[in-house]
Amino acid sequence: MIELNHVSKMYGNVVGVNDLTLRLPMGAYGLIGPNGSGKTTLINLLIGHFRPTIGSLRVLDTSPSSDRQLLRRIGLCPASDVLYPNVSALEWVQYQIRLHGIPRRDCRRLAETALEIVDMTDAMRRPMGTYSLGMRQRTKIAQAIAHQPDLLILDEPYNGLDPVGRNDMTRMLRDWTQSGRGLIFASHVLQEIESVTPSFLLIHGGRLLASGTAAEIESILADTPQEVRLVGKDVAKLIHRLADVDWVESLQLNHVKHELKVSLREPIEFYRQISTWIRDDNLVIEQLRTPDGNLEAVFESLLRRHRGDVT
Ligand SMILES: Nc1ncnc2c1ncn2[C@@H]1O[C@H](COP(=O)(O)OP(=O)(O)OP(=O)(O)O)[C@@H](O)[C@H]1O
Repeated sequence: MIELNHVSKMYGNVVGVNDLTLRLPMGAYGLIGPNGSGKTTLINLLIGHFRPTIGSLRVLDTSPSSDRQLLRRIGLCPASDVLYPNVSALEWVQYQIRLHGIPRRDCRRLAETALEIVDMTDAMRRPMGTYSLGMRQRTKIAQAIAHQPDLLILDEPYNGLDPVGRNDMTRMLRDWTQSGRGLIFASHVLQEIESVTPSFLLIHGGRLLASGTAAEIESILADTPQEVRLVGKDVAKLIHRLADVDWVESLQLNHVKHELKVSLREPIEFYRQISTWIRDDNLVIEQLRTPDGNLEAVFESLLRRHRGDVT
């Protein structure tokens, strides 16, 4: 679906994206990163709005900057709000489809179908000035899918939505991905991505920090330092085992809570050994708490590693 080879985009002296190399098969991907990390720049490169300063890319097997036909195969939903208060959703979506060069006679039918998919049929003839933010977001999605693209690219689709609007958006994006077409959506919020797809690209400072599923990233992290907590009446009996190995950085025992905190240099070694020790020494350990396994924790850890807080 997308192939980037050492792509960089500079704005004068400012780096927008920095040496990105990626190969993404058809599927759904969340693009996550803090403000200014390069998400919008990457999207603009994918749709051919920008040319890379260095490097090359292909989207849907063609070059975005030289093949203008590509835009017909991409549906783009930008982060900015739609501000045409006197125009109805039906008129606006039809107009957008026309811009893709679709014959006028087909536009109305395509617009109505798209607005129905986003649940806007009842309101589609009203001026957009009367819409809630959620309705305007859904209208934006309708204009992005109306010409039936192969790849949908959304910049911050959840922005400003209330919980009901968020639920609807998740449902719509899941339906889209289940149809087998491509999806890339940028977000600051990990839960939004996790609710739609397990695959994500994490960018920071214009660089690709990590890509894959949360599980794959976690397995990378299994080799980076972390702290685990063991709880149970026999935790103190593990100390002599842990004090003897060089992959443990520090141990902290809380007698009252029967809790042992272990800082690990190589967590993978710990996970290999711990169950054997517990079994061989016949210990009672009730809990083993690892760092929170969700994407938020992965993101935090990767950022710390990227900043050099963790070596
Ligand atoms: N037109 C521009 N001129 C100069 N610098 C720019 C321009 N557009 C983006 N940048 C810079 O490029 C970097 C990446 O910006 P970009 O907008 O791609 O990030 P982003 O991840 O989309 O951020 P946000 O989440 O805030 O939208 C930032 O340092 C930004 O200041």
